[in-house]
Amino acid sequence: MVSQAQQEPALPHSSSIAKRAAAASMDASPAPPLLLRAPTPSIDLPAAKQDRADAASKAAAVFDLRREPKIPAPFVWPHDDARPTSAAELGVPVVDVGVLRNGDRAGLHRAAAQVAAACATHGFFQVCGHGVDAALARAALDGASDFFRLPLAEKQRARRVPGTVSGYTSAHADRFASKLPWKETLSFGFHDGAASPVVVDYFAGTLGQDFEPMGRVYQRYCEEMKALSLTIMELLELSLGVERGYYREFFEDSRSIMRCNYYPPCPEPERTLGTGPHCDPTALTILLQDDVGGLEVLVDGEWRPVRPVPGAMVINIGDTFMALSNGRYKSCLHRAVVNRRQERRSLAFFLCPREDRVVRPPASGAVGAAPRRYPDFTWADLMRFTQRHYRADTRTLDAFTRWLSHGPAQEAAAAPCST
Ligand SMILES: C=C1C[C@]23C[C@@]1(O)CC[C@H]2[C@]1(C)CCC[C@@](C)(C(=O)O)[C@H]1[C@@H]3C(=O)O
Ligand SMILES: O=C(O)CCC(=O)C(=O)O
Ligand SMILES: [Fe+2]
Repeated sequence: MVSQAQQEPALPHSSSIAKRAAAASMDASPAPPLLLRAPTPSIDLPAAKQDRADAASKAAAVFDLRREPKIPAPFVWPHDDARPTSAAELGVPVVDVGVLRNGDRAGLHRAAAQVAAACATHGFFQVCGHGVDAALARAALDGASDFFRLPLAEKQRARRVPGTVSGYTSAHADRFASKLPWKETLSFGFHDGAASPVVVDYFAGTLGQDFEPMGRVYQRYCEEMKALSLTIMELLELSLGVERGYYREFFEDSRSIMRCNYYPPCPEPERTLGTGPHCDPTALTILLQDDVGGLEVLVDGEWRPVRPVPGAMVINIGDTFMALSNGRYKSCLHRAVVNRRQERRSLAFFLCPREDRVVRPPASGAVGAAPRRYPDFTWADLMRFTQRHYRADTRTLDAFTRWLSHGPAQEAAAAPCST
């Protein structure tokens, strides 16, 4: 565990961040302990009619630098969601994906067997031998600390655009009025092959030229994540006996989502959650976590911690890949807990298909032989469902499947005329 000194350094100004990001090898100085300020009656969290942008900026102020012993009511989660952590860590295999490149056939079969066993049960494994530059991974993690330490007004310049995933959010207070997660997030889209680097453009265009170096760090990081995702797709093909290239080609033109999670220390960690219980609606998640720990997976009714392994990245199957495997591989419930003393950072790269691709399992092989578990759908529909109609939780895919039969048509009927 990294011991975080408790001094409260001055908040770095964006230009100093730019210099540090340009150095691309940052030693994050400890973030100040961000504690909640009990909201005054004026912080009235978003109701259906209230202006959400206004509520968001008010609620965002809740993550303040003042010490309070109690967390505000909207951050308190139901007991069942916030059940205590199991003492037994989850035995997640660390798979050496370097074997896909070095011709080690025995190693390749061992890796495929490890992935098959993990994905058919709890859907999580870790990878080493991934080839992601350690200095780049460190710069991406520390860049998150730099961003989230900025004054609120600067972070709000990247405020999330309603109905999209991109942007800065504080506790999702612009979207939800209860069960607020104890986190701040910064999310942005990634796809390659564009005329100019989309992540660099996002940072410079949203936060200003000072943030271009930070954008370059995340541009490079996302490019590495895309390459690793395609390598993992090859391994998933092999482990499922699916024709070579089926999944890799499906994601060649992927349009993914990068999300930086920042979890401040919390005065009552047992009553709230950094990220509530959910299955990722996306296809595959590559999670780089710092060494504080907090990710937990629900297995046999217990919340089992996933220990951070230095240099390794956590991989988990999402709903979209569960459908692509016709249910053979599982998208499983997981959550993130917080603690009293240390901030925690995690970077989640969510691999998503191009919006209009039809999510359909291969018709051949063992996957194709079984009866279809899920209807065809597009990622655009599932994404829209999670952003406009349903808070991703423990039953997202089932709720989505039901919505598919009438939701899009109703939504279209309700949509204002385009003419
Ligand atoms: C499509 C998505 C929705 C969420 C981000 C993501 O890209 C994949 C994970 C989803 C999420 C993290 C699942 C838990 C609930 C959620 C609201 C959150 O806590 O952030 C979800 C994300 C969202 O912004 O809707
Ligand atoms: O921060 C973590 O460990 C998990 C976050 C997560 O599950 C998510 O953002 O989907
Ligand atoms: Fe997740």
